[in-house]
Amino acid sequence: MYRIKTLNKISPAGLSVLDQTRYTISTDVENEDGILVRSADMHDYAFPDALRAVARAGAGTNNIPIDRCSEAGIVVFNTPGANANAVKELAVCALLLASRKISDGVAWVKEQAAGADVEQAVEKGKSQFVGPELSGKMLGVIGLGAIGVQVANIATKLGMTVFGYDPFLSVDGALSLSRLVHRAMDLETIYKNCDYITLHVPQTPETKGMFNEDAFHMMKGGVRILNLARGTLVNDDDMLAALDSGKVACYVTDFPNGKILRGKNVVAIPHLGASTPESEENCAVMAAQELKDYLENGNIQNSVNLPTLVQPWSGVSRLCIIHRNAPGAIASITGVLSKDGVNVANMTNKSKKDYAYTVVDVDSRIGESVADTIRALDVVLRVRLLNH
Ligand SMILES: NC(=O)c1ccc[n+]([C@@H]2O[C@H](COP(=O)([O-])OP(=O)(O)OC[C@H]3O[C@@H](n4cnc5c(N)ncnc54)[C@H](O)[C@@H]3O)[C@@H](O)[C@H]2O)c1
Ligand SMILES: O=C(O)[C@H](O)COP(=O)(O)O
Repeated sequence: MYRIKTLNKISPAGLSVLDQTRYTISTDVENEDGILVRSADMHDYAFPDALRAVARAGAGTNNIPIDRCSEAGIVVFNTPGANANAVKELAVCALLLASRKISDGVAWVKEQAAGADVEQAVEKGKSQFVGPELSGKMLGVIGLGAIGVQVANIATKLGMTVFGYDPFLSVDGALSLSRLVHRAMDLETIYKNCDYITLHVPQTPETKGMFNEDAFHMMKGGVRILNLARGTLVNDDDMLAALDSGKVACYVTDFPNGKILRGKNVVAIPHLGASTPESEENCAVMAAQELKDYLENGNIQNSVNLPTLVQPWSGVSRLCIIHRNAPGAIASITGVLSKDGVNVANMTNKSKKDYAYTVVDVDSRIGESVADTIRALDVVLRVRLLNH
């Protein structure tokens, strides 16, 4: 039986991917083999010995201690693109919220409900909620991944002139991007020209606090900013000053905190980007499939810390070895096998930055003693032995 711990509510459609005869799934299972998580903060999480994989049902993995997982030989998965449509739709809503004073207007109408003549009050008071149209304005999209591409493309259909910036644009991203979207080669082009700017980058050491005083200084007066990516991308003190001075006309954020809520013209959404039944299901199913394929077959797809490696079974036993990406690592592993007289039927090795993964199918059924000898190698972080 595999033990799976859920640290957030995971869509039942995802959980049903894991056969109940082989998987125990609960919030309090101990010494778990795998974890299914959404945004729960895992930075102080003590890894049990059995833990082999963490699957994030969603895109952002900044809630997971990736380096610590890598060193412990724990594979971290996410579900790229599975919630992109939901975020794109919220981004369209956020563009309108940033422009048309809808949330202030709605709150004001509710206040009129106690009054005698609501119709009259509405017609008299509506002029305070005038806001510009999107058509004909310039939108800057920072980060052209699964979400940014969709936001950029749909904004062209709203009549906006769209500039996209992504120095690491993937081939898939480029192929999905509308030809109407202009490619900005630097952030300055976005900052200087755009009336609306929307963030769709992950939280990394490079992007943390990227919207700061220097960035606001370069932006157009009255710019409207959308942040459906992560709160930490914005320096809150600098944003509050920019809102106060009118440099930023409106800040729509899916990541409110006590400080930013005090700012004027802040529209705060309670992290609803991926909160649709469709994307919750997509993410959960994809995360559960990734976890299952890794636990049962050792295959890795959509991992943020280890390479993609899918190998069809061709032997009797399979060794799944997570190791450092270091010279001589493969030779030392195959050296153990040849010394023990084990014949390799198929073998694949892939690497990602400092880490590598080797899957070895062997013709004969081998025991844990061979795995233990490989475990003892300096370069090796984790070894699993699977039998077909
Ligand atoms: N509000 C929500 O509920 C919600 C939902 C999904 C994702 N997100 C956030 O949105 C982020 C993006 O999601 P995605 O699915 O599009 O991810 P993605 O990995 O498909 O795209 C991210 C893109 O950002 C680019 N990028 C990285 N660093 C950059 C930089 N310094 N400047 C410009 N571009 C840079 C990458 O090249 C990539 O194309 C996630 O990491 C997550 O933080 C939020
Ligand atoms: O990165 C993500 O996928 C989003 O922020 C969604 O987070 P959630 O799964 O907690 O809604």
